[in-house]
Amino acid sequence: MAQTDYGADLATGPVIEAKGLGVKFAVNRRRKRSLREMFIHGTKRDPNAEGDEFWPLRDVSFEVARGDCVGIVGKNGTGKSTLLKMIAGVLIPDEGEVHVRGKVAPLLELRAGFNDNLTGRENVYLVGSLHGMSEKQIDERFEEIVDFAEIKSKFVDTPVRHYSSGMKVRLGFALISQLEHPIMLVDEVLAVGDKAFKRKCYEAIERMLANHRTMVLVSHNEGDLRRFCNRGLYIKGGSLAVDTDIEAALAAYNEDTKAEIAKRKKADEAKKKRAEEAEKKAEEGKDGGQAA
Ligand SMILES: Nc1ncnc2c1ncn2[C@@H]1O[C@H](COP(=O)(O)OP(=O)(O)OP(=O)(O)O)[C@@H](O)[C@H]1O
Repeated sequence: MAQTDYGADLATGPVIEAKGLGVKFAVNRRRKRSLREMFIHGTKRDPNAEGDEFWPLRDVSFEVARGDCVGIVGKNGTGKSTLLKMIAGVLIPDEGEVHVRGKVAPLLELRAGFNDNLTGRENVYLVGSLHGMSEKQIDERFEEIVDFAEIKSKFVDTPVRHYSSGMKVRLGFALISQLEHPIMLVDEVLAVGDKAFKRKCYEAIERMLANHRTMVLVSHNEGDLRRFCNRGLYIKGGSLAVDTDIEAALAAYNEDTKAEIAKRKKADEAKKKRAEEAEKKAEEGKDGGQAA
């Protein structure tokens, strides 16, 4: 398939450039939303709610060259998805800046933008056009999208509220994977569907990765990371701890995980020992009382 270039800077220079990137969240309050976020989630805010602020990510700087496939690794809740959302432009950073040269295909929340009351067909046209596909392009690819998603023909014109969650996600993946945007952001979506569908997703990603497209992948699956990525960013405690090749990033992450497990085990043992000693003392006290 001919690859269209949607504006990637084919000259030298990084396609993604993050400088001192940071974002803060309010624990109990909705944050400022970008237009796309508003489209996806609505505009409601709770003006009365207040809460403490925290920075899941701060002072994150890195560059991604064209053709790189970068894996982001780190513990749960360290800000990996948040980073991807800032690159995708669905989350506005509170500090620093991110420059993205070229259009982004966001394989993030695959059901984003879907309207439950519209049919599968209508949603494909709606979400496709949101991502910049023309009606003609969608017409040409419609059958392929539906076939890839394994949506039976009787469901194509049924409102997606009657779809299973798997069907919606498959349709989302099938649609976004049709985008020819030069940058792909992928968040855990490779866990989508059964084994056969997963294999199709892998093949689709491999096809997308051909032709020097750039990918940033968030995953906890080391096999996927090793399969696709040449570079690795390890996010630790809200900042970028390691920016290197994927093997070294995974090694640093695994080493920290091992050290943390050992520390927790030691703390648990110490706690257990203290409890046993306290129990023993209490028993001795009881015995002493009885003897007196
Ligand atoms: N809209 C939001 N408002 C408030 N806090 C948020 C919001 N989105 C994410 N967070 C918090 O920010 C932190 C980072 O979340 P994020 O989803 O980016 O982590 P992650 O590294 O992708 O986690 P996981 O590996 O579990 O997917 C978490 O503490 C999360 O609870």
